[in-house]
Amino acid sequence: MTDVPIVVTGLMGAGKSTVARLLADALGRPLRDSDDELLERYGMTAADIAADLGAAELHAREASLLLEALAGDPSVVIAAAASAVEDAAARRALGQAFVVFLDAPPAVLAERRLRGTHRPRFAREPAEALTERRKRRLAYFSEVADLTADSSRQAPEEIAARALARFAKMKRSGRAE
Ligand SMILES: Nc1ncnc2c1ncn2[C@@H]1O[C@H](COP(=O)(O)OP(=O)(O)OP(=O)(O)O)[C@@H](O)[C@H]1O
Ligand SMILES: O=C(O)C1=C[C@@H](O)[C@@H](O)[C@H](O)C1
Ligand SMILES: [Mg+2]
Repeated sequence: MTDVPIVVTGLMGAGKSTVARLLADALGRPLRDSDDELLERYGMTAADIAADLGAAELHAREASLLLEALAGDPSVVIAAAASAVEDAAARRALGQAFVVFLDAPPAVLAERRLRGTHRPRFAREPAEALTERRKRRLAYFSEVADLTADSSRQAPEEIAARALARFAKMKRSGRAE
């Protein structure tokens, strides 16, 4: 039987790359991180693409990368772009994956996004922009999620352990492998 891809999703700074790396290492799977793939393919960070070509183009590229990753080798762990759940085709394709949704209060995410340079700038105050995105996307994240974890309350290692246990249970019950 075929493997099931694991996808980690959530807003900017939720901990997707961190948890996806732990899952990939634990399962011996390759990691496909949207930000790395953008850089590899276009030679630009998400921040550069948003600044030079606009947010709509960035989001279209991010949704395409997720669809491509889901259509490829299923034995992967994918750190998806935060925006990808807004794409209906991407949400449909996520139905075939085991999806971990990392949630956290916008104020915590706003603080975390000060680290790193790949994240696009917000026109508005970050906590406000993240609150608006969370409100707009929460139903989508919930629709695709097989597991939801609050990354302001649990360490990445705890979240990864929960995800691995749930994934193994799902496999035993026959949905995966
Ligand atoms: N569960 C957690 N608890 C506390 N801090 C965390 C947790 N997960 C990640 N972090 C920290 O938050 C920051 C953002 O994590 P990470 O880069 O993994 O998020 P991301 O969702 O991939 O962000 P982006 O959307 O920008 O790609 C990092 O400094 C990371 O160490
Ligand atoms: O709207 C957002 O939350 C995001 C926008 C893009 O810039 C991306 O880099 C990422 O999907 C986060
Ligand atoms: Mg990341």
